[in-house]
Amino acid sequence: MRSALAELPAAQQPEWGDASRLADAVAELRAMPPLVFAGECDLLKQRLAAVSRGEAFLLQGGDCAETFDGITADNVRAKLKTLLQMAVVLTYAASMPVVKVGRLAGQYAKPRSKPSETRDGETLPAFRGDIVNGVEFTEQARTPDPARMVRAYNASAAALNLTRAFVGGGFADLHQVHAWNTDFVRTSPAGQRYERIAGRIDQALRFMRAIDVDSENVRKVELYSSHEALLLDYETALTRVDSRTGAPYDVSGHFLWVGERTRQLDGAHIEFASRIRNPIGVKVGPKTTSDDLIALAEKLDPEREPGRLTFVTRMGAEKIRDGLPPLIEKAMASGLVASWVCDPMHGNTYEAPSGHKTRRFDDVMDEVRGFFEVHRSLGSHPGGLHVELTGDDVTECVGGGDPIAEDGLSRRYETVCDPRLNRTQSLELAFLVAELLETTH
Ligand SMILES: O=C[C@H](O)[C@H](O)COP(=O)(O)O
Ligand SMILES: C=C(OP(=O)(O)O)C(=O)O
Ligand SMILES: [Mn+2]
Repeated sequence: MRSALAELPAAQQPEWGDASRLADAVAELRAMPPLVFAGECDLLKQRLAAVSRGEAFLLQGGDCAETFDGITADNVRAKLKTLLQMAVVLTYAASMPVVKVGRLAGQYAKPRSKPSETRDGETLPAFRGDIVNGVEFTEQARTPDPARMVRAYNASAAALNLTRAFVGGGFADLHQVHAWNTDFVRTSPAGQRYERIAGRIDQALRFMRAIDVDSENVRKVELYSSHEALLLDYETALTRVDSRTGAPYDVSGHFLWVGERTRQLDGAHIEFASRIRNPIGVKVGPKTTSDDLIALAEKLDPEREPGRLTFVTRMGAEKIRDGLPPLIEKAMASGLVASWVCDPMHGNTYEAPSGHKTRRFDDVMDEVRGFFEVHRSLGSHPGGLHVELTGDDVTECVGGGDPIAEDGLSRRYETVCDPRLNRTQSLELAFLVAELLETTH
């Protein structure tokens, strides 16, 4: 499929240099087994169809950029734990199923604002994610290396294997996850504000226990993988024809999205996404016109298949209240069946005086509020949240109930790309959204 796309402009691709190393890596990837199965992608599509009908909520979250070194049991466990904790709070508050999707097991490729980076007079290629080059500022590390795609495949397999084991093997038990939330509320200053809502979840769980509601759903969860479909050599090498249906699926992840910088209607990324049968997303920034949106939907989902298409809006707190309504109105008038999800991260990035890329927790929350307000006023469904987060106590975003100041960012600034909400900030976001849902139901 890569060759079929070769005629089209493809933004944000590395210059690999060595053609034979590239051919070797692609051949190796082509021979690898799928990371996910097409039937799982179809099941996720069904779940997302419920989101588009207003009957479910999507929680999508994880790192901006995963790293090969980050695939440790502790790291993956902490991230999953945070996602599951958020999901319980949101399920209760929304009174609907929460579809859980990680930005994990494949989120290794990054689009950049600039192709190169200069430090102390030296200019090197920008870091494009572990799947392309290394973050270290040396010529060797920054030289794109196709063999990294095979490492990314293996790292994704390891992360997915661990994730499947965790969520299927008792770690996701609802009572256990709620106990973690109770702990957060009881023991952290930031959590205390949410005692009331945590108490109500507690009551609901006790009631379920008393009447002996126990099902697989209490002990296990479905958790799907997702990443940006950015690096076309990788994604096309992992696209396979499904033996059941004869249709192509990108088996590198369940859900793939096209980013803000690569969603050109006539570009290779949109063409690629239109050809695979996975559920797909498109990021929608403040410059998107309603005509762009309709054209994207026509190209990506001409059949209007429920669950196929998700728009992930990332307008910025200041723009969402004016920017989002015309898009939704036109989509509604055109009868689109897409889901609408809010990414409150990517429109709110700024540089702190220390030089760290950061985001204010209050801006993130304000964009989420704007998202709910707009949907409520138009009668459309605020379908979910897409966030960059980690389960660790990093200091990358400022603010929150256990506040991080701009001059405290360097204490534990570990991201290799964008600033993530830490564990406390992520849980707070879930509780604040829960409060919002309670008042707007
Ligand atoms: O998520 C990713 C970033 O927003 C994107 O890679 C751009 O980052 P940059 O402006 O640091 O290049
Ligand atoms: C690059 C990203 O987002 P966007 O395409 O919306 O800028 C991202 O999700 O990390
Ligand atoms: Mn990002």
